[in-house]
Amino acid sequence: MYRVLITDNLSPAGLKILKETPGIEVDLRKGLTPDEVRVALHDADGIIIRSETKLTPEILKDQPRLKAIVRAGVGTDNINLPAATREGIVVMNTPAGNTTSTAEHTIAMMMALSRNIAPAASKLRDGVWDRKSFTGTQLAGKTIAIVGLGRIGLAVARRAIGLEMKILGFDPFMSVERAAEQGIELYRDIDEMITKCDYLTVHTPLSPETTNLIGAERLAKMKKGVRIINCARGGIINEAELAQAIESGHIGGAALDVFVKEPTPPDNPLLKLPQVLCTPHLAASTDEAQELVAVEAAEIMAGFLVRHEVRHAVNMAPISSAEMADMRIYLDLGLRLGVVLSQLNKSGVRSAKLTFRGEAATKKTKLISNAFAAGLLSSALAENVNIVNAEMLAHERGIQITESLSSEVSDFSTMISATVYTDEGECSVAGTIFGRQFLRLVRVNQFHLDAYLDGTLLLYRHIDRPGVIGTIGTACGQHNVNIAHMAVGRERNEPGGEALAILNLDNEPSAEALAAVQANPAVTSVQLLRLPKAGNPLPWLTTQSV
Ligand SMILES: NC(=O)c1ccc[n+]([C@@H]2O[C@H](COP(=O)([O-])OP(=O)(O)OC[C@H]3O[C@@H](n4cnc5c(N)ncnc54)[C@H](O)[C@@H]3O)[C@@H](O)[C@H]2O)c1
Ligand SMILES: O=C(O)CC[C@@H](O)C(=O)O
Repeated sequence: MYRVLITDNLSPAGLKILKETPGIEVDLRKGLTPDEVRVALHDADGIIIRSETKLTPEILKDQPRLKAIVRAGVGTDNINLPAATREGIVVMNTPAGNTTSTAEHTIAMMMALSRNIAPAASKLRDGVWDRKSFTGTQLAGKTIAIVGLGRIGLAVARRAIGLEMKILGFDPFMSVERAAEQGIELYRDIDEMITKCDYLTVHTPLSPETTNLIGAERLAKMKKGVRIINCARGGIINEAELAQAIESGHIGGAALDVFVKEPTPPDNPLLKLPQVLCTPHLAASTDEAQELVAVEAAEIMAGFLVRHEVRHAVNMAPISSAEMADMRIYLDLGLRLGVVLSQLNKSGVRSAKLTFRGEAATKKTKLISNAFAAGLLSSALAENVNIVNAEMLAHERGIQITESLSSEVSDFSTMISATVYTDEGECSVAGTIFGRQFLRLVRVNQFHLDAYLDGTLLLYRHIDRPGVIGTIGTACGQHNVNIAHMAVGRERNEPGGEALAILNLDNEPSAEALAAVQANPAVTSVQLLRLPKAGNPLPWLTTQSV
């Protein structure tokens, strides 16, 4: 059974999907302290969160069971992504489910701010009929500047056009033509744009580039009386400097749904200003958005755990279940070639090169290289190495992995060759797939052969002369070691030279059995390799079972 921990409010429709998925059990625990989340994760394969649970490096460290985090929503800034990637945990989100609700909230905030809805309603509730203090401003004919023209920014633009506003936009990843098609005048310079607007709204992620994007200097450049809206992330607009600009009378007011610290402390000066309208991170809190993101989050988690598909991942490439079905055998091959090379080479690996030939060259080779890297690092690192973190861990160790593709079909219709370059020289292997399901090791350095790529492999180099194979077979038999398959490769495929034999064994040989093989005068070296059993349940994801 896969266990999914849920620590924030999730709409019942999402819970229902998870509960009805065979093989998944739900552990719903809200209001946990950070340390309680850490402990609860020891028994979880996946966790679904919204914005309240913070997944810090301390919480994510040493969680060998945890494979996936799904954020029911857009922003993943409450998850430490480098830490999740380092621990080999896939992070996925539900990017589109709350776009409309968040855009509507942005427009609602802009309108409420312009017409003083909140203070007027509050005064009326106190019994005061005040029509003089709350004269507002009309939106039609005004100019709104939108920073960040992604899903929500564009949805806000469409609605603002309906309100007869003029739309300016700034987004380094948007073309002038595409913006113009949406009725947006795109600026390449944010500083120029902000001097021209009556309203400014931000819709970017919170990143090092967008933190304090709007601070004292830019606020000062804006027209007097501009109103500012933030329904994206606290910290994009500097809170203290915004409060000062409003108090000074330069900025006309602000509508804020998000804060640097959430819940924001009651002494946040912005909360005290009458020109500021605040909501407690409510933009996505509609029945519709919550149902959409909960259903999508549940489907993403179930798809990942049960069908091994990766949707909307923010720290690895996505794979559909159909692609996964097609790629799985290749990922397995890449992983196993990496494991073979990691065990053949005891000295430091500096770099590795993969060559994909024939059908292999048509696959998502980057993922196969990551699986190879996971296998390569598996015996060296104590931590769980998998397709998510292998590239990062290899990079941190200065190991560069390069790829080359060749559509040429050599002896096999599909083949992956892998070479590692170590302090002592280089070592290379090649593998192929028979019948779309059987993995074979078809070359070790200069020796071409055909060995199974699973379980226990006994490799011995020897002088190719009559009787050697028979004596080794007898030695194995005398020590109760059953040989499932045997492959021999000869140098230049000629008799009398050096040869490499690989025995696929049904059971682990004892030290005495290995000594008996080594005792043969024709044998020059003996080595045992341990590979995952055939059909490793998640060979692409984890090397824990190696
Ligand atoms: N308040 C809420 O409840 C709520 C709900 C949903 C989303 N959000 C937040 O809204 C924001 C936008 O969400 P989205 O779904 O539109 O994301 P998105 O990824 O579709 O769009 C983000 C846009 O920002 C642009 N961008 C990135 N860096 C930029 C920069 N330095 N300057 C200008 N543009 C930049 C990107 O190119 C992209 O087009 C996110 O921060 C998200 O977390 C908040
Ligand atoms: O979970 C929520 O309600 C907030 C979601 C929102 O911040 C998001 O980034 O999607």
